[in-house]
Amino acid sequence: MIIYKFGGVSVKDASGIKNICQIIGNAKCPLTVVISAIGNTTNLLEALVEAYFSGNDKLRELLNQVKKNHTSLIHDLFEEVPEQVLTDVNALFIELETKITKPSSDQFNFEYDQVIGFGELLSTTIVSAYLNQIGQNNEWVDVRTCLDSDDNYVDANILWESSKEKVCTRFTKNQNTLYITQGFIASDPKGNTTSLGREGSDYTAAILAHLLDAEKMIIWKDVLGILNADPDYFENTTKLDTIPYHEAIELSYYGASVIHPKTIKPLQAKQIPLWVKSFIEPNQNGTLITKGERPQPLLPNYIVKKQQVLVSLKPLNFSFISEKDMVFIFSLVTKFRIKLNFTQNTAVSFVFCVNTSARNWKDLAVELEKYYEVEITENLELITVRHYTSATIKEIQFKHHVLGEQKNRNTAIYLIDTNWNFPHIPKKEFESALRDFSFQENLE
Ligand SMILES: Nc1ncnc2c1ncn2[C@@H]1O[C@H](COP(=O)(O)OP(=O)(O)O)[C@@H](O)[C@H]1O
Ligand SMILES: N[C@@H](CC(=O)OP(=O)(O)O)C(=O)O
Repeated sequence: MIIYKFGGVSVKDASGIKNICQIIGNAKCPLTVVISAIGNTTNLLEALVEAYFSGNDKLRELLNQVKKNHTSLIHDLFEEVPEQVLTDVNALFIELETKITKPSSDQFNFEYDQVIGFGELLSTTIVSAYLNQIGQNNEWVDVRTCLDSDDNYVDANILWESSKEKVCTRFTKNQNTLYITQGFIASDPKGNTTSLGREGSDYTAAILAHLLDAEKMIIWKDVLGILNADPDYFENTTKLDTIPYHEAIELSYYGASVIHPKTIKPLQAKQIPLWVKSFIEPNQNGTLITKGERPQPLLPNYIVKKQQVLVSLKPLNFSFISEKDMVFIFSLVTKFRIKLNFTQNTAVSFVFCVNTSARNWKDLAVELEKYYEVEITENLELITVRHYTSATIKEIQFKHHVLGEQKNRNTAIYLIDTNWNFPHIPKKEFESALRDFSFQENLE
């Protein structure tokens, strides 16, 4: 079995869907294809859940937008729209509408998961119908019938044991079978839909690859492979040809958004090779993630996390930051289900950084204010450099206002204040400072 995963960008319009269907058509079966929601559907559904939960009057408008996007896509895609695809897509629209017409419970995360997966259900229904129309027979699988998770809504945990048998029974390794299924969602023991965390379709593909002992997995992206920095923010990036599993785990953990952080471990456990390839240039080699010691080529890798907020805490009673404080702060962070991207402490203060988009960080800050003097700084960024050199560090320090720094042998993390207008450094001065440092010195 081979596993393919296509994300929202690859299926954002009719020509995107035609392109991925061509890639699928050139593949060897048995093949399981995991697909995400079309374009920005998940963001739209997130706004819809917020409106549903808070009783906001935008609800109807958002629902109509979801319907309109998918209906126009169908009309762009099919020359003659098959009755069946309209029936199936309408059934999903009705199910979604019925859900949001009923009063919501007071459990936001539960409500979120009952709505958010409609994006993947819609996209896979459309792609499966199109493949059938062009003569690529396939089986559409509702992944919730075989992928079990606990009920930790919004960030559910896979129940590996119970999923194993169901997945192997559903996705049989019949020579010619092509399966089309959804990423990102699963089902809890009560049969409610759960989701695996934003951008979790890469992870779904890896779970299926693990459970089915896949020969290989390919994630198709809009980039040539994994680069040494996000091309959206850096010029002159270089593609990495091979990356060892442990290195890919580090890169995604620090925020290289090209791959979901949970993706690698299930593959590493069974030594399943993972390729990251371009759906725009499918014949190019891409990046291979496999066993090994070092990435090839070995270069400084930059990872930027934008939109960070720094929360600084000082005990109100003039005491030091003690172990007890740490336990207390981390228990609140866990209770509010917040992920910390950076932490640091001194004798009298503890600071942490979270994504500005984290839903509960303001509530957490209000709670902390009962015990600490709390200072908030917004508009920050975190820049992580794996395999840094003195020159890369010097460059960051020259170009940015650094509020905090953490370094170990291979990784340096910088907390950058983007509120600060850095004075322009003359190019000559900058280049001569860089010349003092060797690019290679830390790479051994
Ligand atoms: N190190 C990196 N190498 C390549 N792409 C990266 C890297 N870091 C971030 N990206 C970004 O990841 C994007 C692809 O991921 P994403 O948009 O999440 O894909 P999908 O929606 O298909 O899962 C690229 O367009 C690129 O901007
Ligand atoms: N559609 C979900 C899951 C996902 O993985 O999407 P993508 O593959 O487009 O990042 C999300 O946007 O979070």
